Parts: sequence; C-alpha cells; structure tokens
Amino acid sequence: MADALLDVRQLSRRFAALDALKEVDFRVEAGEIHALIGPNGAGKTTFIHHVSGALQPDSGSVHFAGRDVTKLAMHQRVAAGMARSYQITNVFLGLSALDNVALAVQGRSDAGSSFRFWRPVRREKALFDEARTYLEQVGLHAKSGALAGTLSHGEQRALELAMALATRPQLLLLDEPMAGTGPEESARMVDLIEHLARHVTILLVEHDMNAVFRLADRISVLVNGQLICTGTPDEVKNDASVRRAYLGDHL
Ligand SMILES: Nc1ncnc2c1ncn2[C@@H]1O[C@H](COP(=O)(O)OP(=O)(O)OP(=O)(O)O)[C@@H](O)[C@H]1O
Repeated sequence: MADALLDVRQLSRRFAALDALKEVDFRVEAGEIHALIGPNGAGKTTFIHHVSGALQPDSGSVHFAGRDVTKLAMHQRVAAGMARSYQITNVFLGLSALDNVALAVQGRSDAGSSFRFWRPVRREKALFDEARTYLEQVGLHAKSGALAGTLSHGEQRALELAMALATRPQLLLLDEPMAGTGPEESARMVDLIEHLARHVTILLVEHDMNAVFRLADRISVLVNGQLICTGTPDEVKNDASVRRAYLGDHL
C-alpha cells in the first residue's frame, strides 16, 4: 500500500482517569476528504490537537508525508505542510481581507519577511498577487478591500481558509467549519470545501451529517476515544456498530 499522507499509529492520551484517545490507528490518503465523526466528547478535538501538534500523546506516533512529526511543534508541522484553519490564523478585524491573507503569505518562511526598512517592491507585489489568488480560490475576490470585521460570519470562515491556503498546505485540518453558519452559508462552505479538495487533502471534523456525507470520500467514527469504523460513506452508514453508537439518532 502507498504511504498515507497522514499516518497516526496507536495514539493514546489520558486526561486523569479518562482515556480520551485509546490506541487510535488512523490514516488519511493523499487526495481524499476524510471526515472524523462521533458523539460529543468522543475525542475528536483532542485527536486533531495531537495531529496539529497542540498536544503530545502519552504513546503512539504521528507520521506526516513520510516523516515522524510526533515531537514537532505546531509551527514546524505548519512548515511541513499541515494547516489548521482556525488555529494558525488570526483574522485581524481592522485589516482588509487582502492584507490578512498577505500577512499569512508573508508568515510562510520561504516568502521572506518584509518587516525591513527597505522593502523590495517586487517582492511586495508578488506577495499581494499571491494573496489575491487565495481570495479567489475561496470566492472572496470581490471583498478583498473590505475590512475583515465587516465580513459576514461565513465570509470570515472563508477568509480563514484563504489564510490557511497561504501556508501552501498538503493537508488541511478543518475543525467544524460549518459551526455557527446558517443553511445558506453552510451550503456555500460545502461547495468551497469541495472546490478546495481538488488541490489539497482534507481532514474534516464536523457535526453536520448532511455536509459530511456529501463531502467525504471516507469517514472514520470515534466513540469514547476509540476508532470503531473507517470506510466509505455507505459502509459507515450501514455499519451496525456505528448505527448503535452514533448514527442511529441521525439517520
Ligand atoms: N484538557 C483536558 N483536560 C481534561 N479532560 C479533557 C481535556 N480536553 C478534553 N477533555 C475530555 O476529553 C474528552 C474528549 O473531548 P473532546 O473535546 O476531544 O471531544 P469531541 O469529540 O471533540 O467533542 P465535541 O464534539 O463536543 O466537540 C471529553 O470527555 C473531554 O471532557
């Protein structure tokens, strides 16, 4: 089997007496949208924290693009090609959408810093041109001059995605991108994620089952810190243990 882009092996983490994650084996293949679902408190966010580097496991390992990244800090994982939409981004509400994305481009190590007295003008132009391409990819090009604080909630989430894309990730970690969005914005976000998935592998944690079953190539189900099933949407939907533990209520 080809190496997975993300390969998590036997990951365990306890919080006091609670097994938040128990010997989780989890793989994301390059090019797929892989959704992680499960009831409240199942350990999904804790798992994403271990993938992004915000938390360290008690045991087990995280391999990314063929490299053991278990001991790497978050910013090192971002530099290695892993982006987490809400965590690596800080939207500055008083700056324009374009300036926010330009800052994210600038923060990338290979883009160089223009916090210098003499800024090379050509580099500055390249930075803004690149930032515009990310705004276009998320459908925000018409709002590039708008202050981030004046954008709707859905547009701010799209802006966060543009800022995540500015790190040129191979893997995008999306933690509840539909949270707090209305039906219209949520439908737009589904379209946007579908569009982005042509260029980047996506690990999606989401409670909106319509969105998950529409978007995911494969779904993994976490219950009480244990992975009980991984498969295609149809396989997961028809799995008896999944129906018992979680999806029964949703279907
Ligand atoms: N820092 C912590 N200290 C102690 N317990 C924690 C900590 N973080 C999470 N937990 C516990 O670990 C379990 C898993 O929590 P987690 O937030 O990962 O679940 P989740 O699947 O993301 O839930 P939700 O869908 O509600 O966001 C919960 O019982 C939670 O209370």
